[in-house]
Amino acid sequence: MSLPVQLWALVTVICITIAVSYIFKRLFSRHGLPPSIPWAGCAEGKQGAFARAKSTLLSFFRMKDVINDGYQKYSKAGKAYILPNILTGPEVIIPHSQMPWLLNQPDHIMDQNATNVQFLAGDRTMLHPRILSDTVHKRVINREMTKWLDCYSADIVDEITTSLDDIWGSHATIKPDLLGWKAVPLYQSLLQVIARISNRVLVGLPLCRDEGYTKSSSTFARYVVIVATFLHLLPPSLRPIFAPIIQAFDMYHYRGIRKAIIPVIQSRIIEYEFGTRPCEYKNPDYSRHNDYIQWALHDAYTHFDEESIRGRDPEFIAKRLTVLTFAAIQSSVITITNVLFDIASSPNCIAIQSSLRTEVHGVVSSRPESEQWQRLALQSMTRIDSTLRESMRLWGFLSRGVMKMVKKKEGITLPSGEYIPYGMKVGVTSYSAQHDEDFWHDAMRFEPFRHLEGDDGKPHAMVSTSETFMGFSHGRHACPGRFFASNQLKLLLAQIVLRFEIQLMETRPENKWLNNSIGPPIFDTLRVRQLNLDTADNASVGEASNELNISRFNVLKLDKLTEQHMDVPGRLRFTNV
Ligand code: HEM
Repeated sequence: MSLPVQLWALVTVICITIAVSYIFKRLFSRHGLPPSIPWAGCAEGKQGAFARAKSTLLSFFRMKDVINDGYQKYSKAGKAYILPNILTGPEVIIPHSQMPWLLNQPDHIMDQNATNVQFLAGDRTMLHPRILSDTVHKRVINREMTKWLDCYSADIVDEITTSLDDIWGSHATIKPDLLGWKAVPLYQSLLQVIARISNRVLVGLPLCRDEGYTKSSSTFARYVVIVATFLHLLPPSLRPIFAPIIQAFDMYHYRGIRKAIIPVIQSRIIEYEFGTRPCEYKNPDYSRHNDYIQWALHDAYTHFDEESIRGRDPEFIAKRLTVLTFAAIQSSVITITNVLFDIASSPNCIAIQSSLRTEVHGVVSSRPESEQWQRLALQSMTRIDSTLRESMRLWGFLSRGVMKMVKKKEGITLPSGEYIPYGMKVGVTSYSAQHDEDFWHDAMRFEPFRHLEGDDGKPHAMVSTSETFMGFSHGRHACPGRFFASNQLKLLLAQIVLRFEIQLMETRPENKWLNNSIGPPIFDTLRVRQLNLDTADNASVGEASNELNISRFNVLKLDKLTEQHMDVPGRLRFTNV
């Protein structure tokens, strides 16, 4: 009887010893980085072990302050600095001028994918250690998903309109007030909308409207980063023991996805291998199936390398699909939540909506119905595009822009001469570049249409990354899903402004930092009101709704509006539009 107790005591002591030595290393080690590179977040002249430990602790909840400190003290002076990170270890942040050097490094010397795998604890959270590093996702996204954008834009629009109607509109359970306004829980409701739209493309009807399936895929997507955070807090040697407990909830949702999707994959494989049209996947008839399973099988049966052959296993296809759904849903819901809060809390809230509505109406009304929501039409919606890009500039969900892990065994030398050992990370932060007054006039302000005319006088589209806009990262490893994301988000924002009015908010709810991730407000509501599309054409609905809003402001909000918002009393000045 006493033996198990002693055994438990021994196990506890071993675990505590491992944990303490892990914390000690996390807080006090220099990780082989040269003392000539200063640590951000340390007081002037203090670079000792305790000062570094303090800034490492700060990095968990106050990463923004640590980044600002490093950027102002060192980057602006053209020097590298070390950004502590309590979860994934310190990163060397090089000055902006060294970016071309960073972007030019080949993957076998400095690997961006390895940073992403580490950040997401991808060997565990991504269902199989190879899923993030295999190149299949990129291939499928580039060759199929992006190429066929126009083929499924009508499906996306259908899913947007039905899901908005179900979740915000006439079928929603949320009751409007006497003036028709509803307070919608923004992030939560958009998570459902985006899960439906993304799944409409990835798995099609009827699964994309199956509540159990969309709940599992959106919940899995939502918790990956949280699970990864907890895993990082564990010493690596204890992860095999505790990781299954931490991951249990996410794995439960993966099993929900798997149960629904495996039979579909199996029947498609049978159709391919024994069907009457065996060549279907080699010369795909995209009118029959145009979804992720089709693309994945096409890729698996037309390539013969190890990772493609792995892709013929239904279990593996289900895992890759789940991971792709994570990449598509979570990033898109964050982006659309941020942009709607930005519009709502801008002093030009009503004017911005009117301007967007007029643009969308102008673009679609000048085209035949079959082309109204196609890629070319979306390219003309430059104000919609610029609004999304501007919100991403302010609230990109990762503070890092390009971050690469040193893969060369002998380490590397920075252009400024410092030696960086194997396994360390070197890069730039997007947060600093995107909020720098030297790059962006009035950088902290939401100016939705600023990208219509960039520094070079040309419009800068949401998908075009640069050294000062890294919302999708930049360079060879910039997000391959950005063309799909931009398409989906532009369609969604366009439909929202056509169908709903957004009520002005006095203050924007705050985004929250957790380590180097920046989350949108997830518990706040947005007040929206359905527009009556039948009463007038869309442009005049836009104008009428402004008048309507102004008169309602007179009743409800006039005391909150200040002189700067008015041309004449009670009439909003439509500036910056
Ligand atoms: C607004 C929406 C999106 C944003 C803001 C976004 C952002 C990003 C960023 C910043 C990265 C680089 C991560 C890093 O290496 O540090 C990335 C990578 C990636 N994204 Fe997206 N993404 C979005 C939508 C999507 C969608 C819809 C898909 C798929 C359909 C997708 C698939 C991927 C994949 C596969 C990678 C890894 C690329 C690689 O390892 O080279 N993303 N995304």
